[in-house]
Amino acid sequence: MYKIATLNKISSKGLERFSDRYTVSDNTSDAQGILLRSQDMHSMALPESLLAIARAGAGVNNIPVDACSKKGIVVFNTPGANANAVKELVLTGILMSARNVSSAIAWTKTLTEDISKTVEKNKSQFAGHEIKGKVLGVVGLGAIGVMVANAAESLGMHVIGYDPYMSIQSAHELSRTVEVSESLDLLLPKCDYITIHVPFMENTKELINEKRFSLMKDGVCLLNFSRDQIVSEADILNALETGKVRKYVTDFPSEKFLCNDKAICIPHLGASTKESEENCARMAVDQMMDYLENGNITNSVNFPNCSLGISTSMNRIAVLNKNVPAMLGKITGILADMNINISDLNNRSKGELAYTLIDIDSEVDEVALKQALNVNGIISVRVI
Ligand SMILES: NC(=O)c1ccc[n+]([C@@H]2O[C@H](COP(=O)([O-])OP(=O)(O)OC[C@H]3O[C@@H](n4cnc5c(N)ncnc54)[C@H](O)[C@@H]3O)[C@@H](O)[C@H]2O)c1
Ligand SMILES: O=C(O)[C@H](O)COP(=O)(O)O
Repeated sequence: MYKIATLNKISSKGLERFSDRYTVSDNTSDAQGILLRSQDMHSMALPESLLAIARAGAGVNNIPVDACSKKGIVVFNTPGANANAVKELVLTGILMSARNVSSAIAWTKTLTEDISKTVEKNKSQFAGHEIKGKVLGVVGLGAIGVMVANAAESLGMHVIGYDPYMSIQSAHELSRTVEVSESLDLLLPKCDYITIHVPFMENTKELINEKRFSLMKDGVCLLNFSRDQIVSEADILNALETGKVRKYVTDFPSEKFLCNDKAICIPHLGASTKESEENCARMAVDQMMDYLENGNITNSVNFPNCSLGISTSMNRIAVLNKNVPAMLGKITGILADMNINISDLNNRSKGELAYTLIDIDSEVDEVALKQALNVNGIISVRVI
């Protein structure tokens, strides 16, 4: 029996995929798996029993990934599963900003009498512009950035993208007519709208700062559906004050933006559609089950993808280890010393970490195996 703990509400379309070998609750003690969305896990004690964490979504900055790697906890996310939902809200944000929709609605709601006459007399204060022909800069051409770029182009915008680490898949999916910029600083001065779609990491912290604002056109509109810390709060507030930035559309409101007329604040709704929540939950649950039952890893952010398919051998050994020379030789040598015959093996690495799946056609003493494999470089050993 596997124990799964959920830290956020996860769509039933995902949870119903767990077989009767699983119990699901919000109790993390003794859990082998944790499923979550944006709940912050940084100050949470990780139970010794924990084998995997699945983030039903894209960003993993709410999870202590480095600590998990050290403890041999595999962290999954669900790449692309909520990208369409975010794309649609980004387009909404662009259009809301172009047509002054939120301030116009707020004004309309204050009207008490003679409404149609007052509307016709005063509507010109909210006249906007069309986005057709305007230039949109897309920073980060991953799952969301590519969808936003292609969709904005189809609405008549000229799109310039920037992503120094663009994947082959993104390059393949990106419309041929999207201009790709060599650097962020070359993109910024050309844009009427700039939308950010990079993960929050040490090197994207305050990526958009005073220096970057100084490169932008006066009256630019900035959209942030990625993470608040990617845009310096002090610098965006100053840019709104001076008029450098005409509108800031953010999915991550803070107190300072709520009282700012030039900020369009959305309560982190980018991924909050039925379809996206179901997609993310299904993917997260499937990845979690495949790891717990078969040891296979798909879409982990800390360990490599590695699979031996559905486990049909007598036993499967799963070894999480450091990616250092001679590890595979050490592992197979120890198995040979224990007179264990290997029927299949897969070994993959990612950065400083590696993973080895080994099918064996004999019984194995799990305690003795773990003792024998308790050598430098091995993080954890599991017999499935
Ligand atoms: N508002 C929401 O509800 C919502 C929903 C999904 C994702 N997000 C956020 O959006 C982020 C992106 O999501 P995604 O699904 O597109 O992820 P993704 O991994 O598919 O794409 C991220 C892209 O950013 C690029 N990148 C990394 N550093 C960069 C840099 N310094 N400059 C330019 N490009 C850089 C990467 O190469 C990658 O192509 C997530 O990490 C998350 O923080 C928010
Ligand atoms: O990174 C993500 O996937 C988004 O920020 C969505 O977060 P949520 O699942 O809490 O809506």
